Amino acid sequence: MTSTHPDPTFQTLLNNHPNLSYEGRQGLVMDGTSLTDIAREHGTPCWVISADTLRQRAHALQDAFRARNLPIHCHFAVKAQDHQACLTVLAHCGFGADVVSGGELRRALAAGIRARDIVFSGIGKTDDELELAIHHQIGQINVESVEELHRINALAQNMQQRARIAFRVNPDIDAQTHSKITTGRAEDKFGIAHDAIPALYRKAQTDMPGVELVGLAVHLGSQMVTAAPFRKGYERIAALVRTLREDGLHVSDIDCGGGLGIAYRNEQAPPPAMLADVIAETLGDLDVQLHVEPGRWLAAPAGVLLARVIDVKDAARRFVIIDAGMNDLVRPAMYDSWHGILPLNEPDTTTEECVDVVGPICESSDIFARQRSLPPLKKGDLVALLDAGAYGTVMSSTYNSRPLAAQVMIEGDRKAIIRRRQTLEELLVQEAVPDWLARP
Ligand SMILES: Cc1ncc(COP(=O)(O)O)c(C=O)c1O
Ligand SMILES: N[C@@H](CCCC[NH3+])C(=O)O
Repeated sequence: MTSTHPDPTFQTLLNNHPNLSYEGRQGLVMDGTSLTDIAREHGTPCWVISADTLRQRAHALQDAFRARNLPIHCHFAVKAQDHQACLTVLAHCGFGADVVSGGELRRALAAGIRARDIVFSGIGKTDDELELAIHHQIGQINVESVEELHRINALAQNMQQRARIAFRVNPDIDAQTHSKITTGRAEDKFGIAHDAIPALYRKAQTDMPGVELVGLAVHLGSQMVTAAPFRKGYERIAALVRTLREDGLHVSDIDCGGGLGIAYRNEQAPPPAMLADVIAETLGDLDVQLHVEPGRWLAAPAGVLLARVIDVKDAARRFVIIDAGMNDLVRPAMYDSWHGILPLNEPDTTTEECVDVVGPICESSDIFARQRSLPPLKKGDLVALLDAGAYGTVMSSTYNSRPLAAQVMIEGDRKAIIRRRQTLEELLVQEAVPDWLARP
């Protein structure tokens, strides 16, 4: 995200990432594994994700709520990182899933997450996707509009089922994050306007036999690093719950969404304890089952993207051209987001130079860092782009006919290739060229 935060020093970057350290000749090590060894074995670009970091963060999040005696169901936002290996790790930590498509729903089930621990969010759910969710009797479908409510009611009745649903509330609150990842303002496409909820709630609970309405859901945006919008959003939900109950309506579940941010740069990102405090203070006395849907906070710091310097080009600026591109990690091009970059060989930090780190894609926006002070890099050097475990692989594409990069999972002294590097042949084999095209 474009940010006014100054660049962290090399040491601050390392302090913010306790899973990374330089270990002599092994170079940069992530949770005990040399990243240089991985780059040598599997080539670059290459994603690495640490099961240990994922687990630690999953437990830290759960502990924050436990410490406040606040029972809560945690559903991992699969959109942040959808690899089956990561879903398996989180399922074994007791996480359910928050999904936004039929594909994510099937992934979550395939990873062994119980249907009742799955929440289905998503602004445009097709009939097929809704039928899949109803068929599996998932925990909750978060309804985005009155139109969708009618569709779910009709589909469930046809299937002689009752779908468990909650209304996603649009509270008209600015999450104070990047505009492209803000979801809770009135002009955003998500949710049902908060003032329309009471009448619709009564109708659904009294007149719609295809649905079992359990409560409300809210999600304000992503990469939120201040408490205030969370507090405002949850206060609005608490007020709605009181209104609904005064009206004799039944509310048993509140889904607080995701959004907790991390320190990519020098942001003062609050720990999960902040979120737990705000939820406890605003919703804690409502006697409801609480849910959260974190994605980025769990997965981003668990992953890096490894790349090799192709060339250093001296022009109006010094361009360090690496072999990862915006087709791999699109966040900097899409949101001007800032990712830390560390050389895999421990550098001498007394000399730094100001460079642009760019990818090989034919787009001027294919830039990972603008005018960044980095230790001198030369052709062949290896680097790690940090905090790439969320919204990294899931957003990659094959733009410029670049096959998808490999992905390696590490844990203790074990490492496993969890996604082979795609080959060009695999891309081509999916394409059909009708015979009748081959003519002058
Ligand atoms: C409905 C919903 N839940 C959860 C999330 C996960 O958000 P984050 O990765 O910021 O925790 C998102 C993404 O913004 C979302 O749209
Ligand atoms: N893709 C975004 C997050 C989107 C969250 C989904 N609502 C990012 O990389 O920051």
